[in-house]
Amino acid sequence: MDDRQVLDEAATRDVLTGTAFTHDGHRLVATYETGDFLGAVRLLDRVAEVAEVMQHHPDVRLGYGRITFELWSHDVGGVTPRDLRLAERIEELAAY
Ligand SMILES: C[C@H](O)[C@H](O)[C@H]1CNC2=NC(N)=NC(=O)C2=N1
Repeated sequence: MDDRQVLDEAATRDVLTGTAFTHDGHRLVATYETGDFLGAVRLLDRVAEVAEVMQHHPDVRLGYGRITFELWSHDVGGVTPRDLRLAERIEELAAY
């Protein structure tokens, strides 16, 4: 799949079904409840390691007991297969 291809909501539905992520028309967005602040920080720390390896980085909103990830490809200006792959990895990390 072309990594610069913009994926609309229909194109991401199958992969995102059963995950915390939704496609809001512009970005893939997911919020995870972590119970406390440190849990959110630790999830972000694990995601940051993966993002560095992938060279693809989420926008993040961190709060007490919750963290929101927004995924989109800045270079293309939309959701691409790179965002879908990062969403799958974040889902795996959030399960621990
Ligand atoms: C050179 C490097 O691959 C780019 O600057 C990457 C870094 N991380 C990135 N992350 C995201 N989300 N979008 C990008 O376009 C992007 N570009």
